Amino acid sequence: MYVDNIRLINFRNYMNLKLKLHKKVNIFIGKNAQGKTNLLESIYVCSSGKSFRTNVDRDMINFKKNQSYIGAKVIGEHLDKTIEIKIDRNKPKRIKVNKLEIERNKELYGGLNVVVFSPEDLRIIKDGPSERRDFIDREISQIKPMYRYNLNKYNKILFQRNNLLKNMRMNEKNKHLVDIFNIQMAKIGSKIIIERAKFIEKISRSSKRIHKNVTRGEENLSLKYKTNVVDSFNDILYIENLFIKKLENNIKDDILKGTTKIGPHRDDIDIFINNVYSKTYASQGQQRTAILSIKLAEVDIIKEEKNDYPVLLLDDVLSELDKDRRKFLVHAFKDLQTIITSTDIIDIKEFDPLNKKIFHIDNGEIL
Ligand SMILES: Nc1ncnc2c1ncn2[C@@H]1O[C@H](COP(=O)(O)OP(=O)(O)OP(=O)(O)O)[C@@H](O)[C@H]1O
Repeated sequence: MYVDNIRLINFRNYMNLKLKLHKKVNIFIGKNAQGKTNLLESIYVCSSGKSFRTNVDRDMINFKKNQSYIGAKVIGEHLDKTIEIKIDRNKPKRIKVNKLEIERNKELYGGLNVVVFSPEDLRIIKDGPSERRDFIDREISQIKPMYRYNLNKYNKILFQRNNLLKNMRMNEKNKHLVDIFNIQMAKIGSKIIIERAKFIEKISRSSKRIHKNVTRGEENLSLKYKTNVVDSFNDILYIENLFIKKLENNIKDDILKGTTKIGPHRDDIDIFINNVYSKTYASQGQQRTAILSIKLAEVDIIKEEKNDYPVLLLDDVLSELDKDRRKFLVHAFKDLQTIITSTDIIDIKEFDPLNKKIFHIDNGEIL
């Protein structure tokens, strides 16, 4: 699929932008703080209803205005969609697909699939487990909108169970309610575990192959799913039952701490390069390349699941890669729409043979 055109009104530093994009490679060049990331952000918002840099929608409205509009026309193998998002300082966000209002971000998922690769993605390796959970949750939600719905439901139950645990430190009379929460958590939690296990297995297999090519056979990349609920992921009933048992066994400790220890909210992914833990032992360059391989694997997975390529958004990552790796990326671009930002024209030499369009960004205007 590809984004044919974008319209932005009062979105960050874009007051009024109408932009027709190339079907394949689009390169946006501009100095720092001109609006390159803002542009990628606007496309990302059309895919998920949310930003990748803020949880507060209002941040995206131009400082001097009260409303912001993002519109995009998306063309795919079997779709032709107009996505429109209105953000207001004082009212809930409104989203329309082909002029029809939709109620939740969930319904937007799948309309436009994107894969973003930015310098901040290094956090997937460097930071704590929640960063890695957020990453897989975002990606699985694109492929399976139901996953996001289950995840939100699970988090609500977890929140209620934790509140109950805190109250029970003073008063034990609501103990029977914990059993109800245990069953609900296990039912939805086991669905989340199965989807995560499947996704990590796929991304590990695909990124291993890509990483071998990128590093000319020198590095072996692997990802391993870690959950404190189970070790095998084939049988949902088995997972559910073991989950309930572990919640019950841990109840005393949970009441003492006022929080739930067992469950997918504590999951993590181990990322290994040449069988050693990448977070601790890999160089910055190795970590960056591992993330690149994981992101390209995501492109493959979306293509496989959705029968169409996602749009690839690359935010200022070219200067961070060496020449060989940039060449590898160029090769990966030939089949999909890619939107690249860069501060420097030198970065883009490798793109010479490509079918592309180059834009210059200057203070929220495209020249
Ligand atoms: N809500 C907003 N309203 C108006 N301007 C905003 C808003 N949010 C951010 N900006 C402006 O957008 C500019 C930053 O844009 P962006 O992050 O896209 O930069 P960039 O071109 O990617 O820069 P860099 O190369 O440094 O990453 C800054 O000048 C900032 O003040």
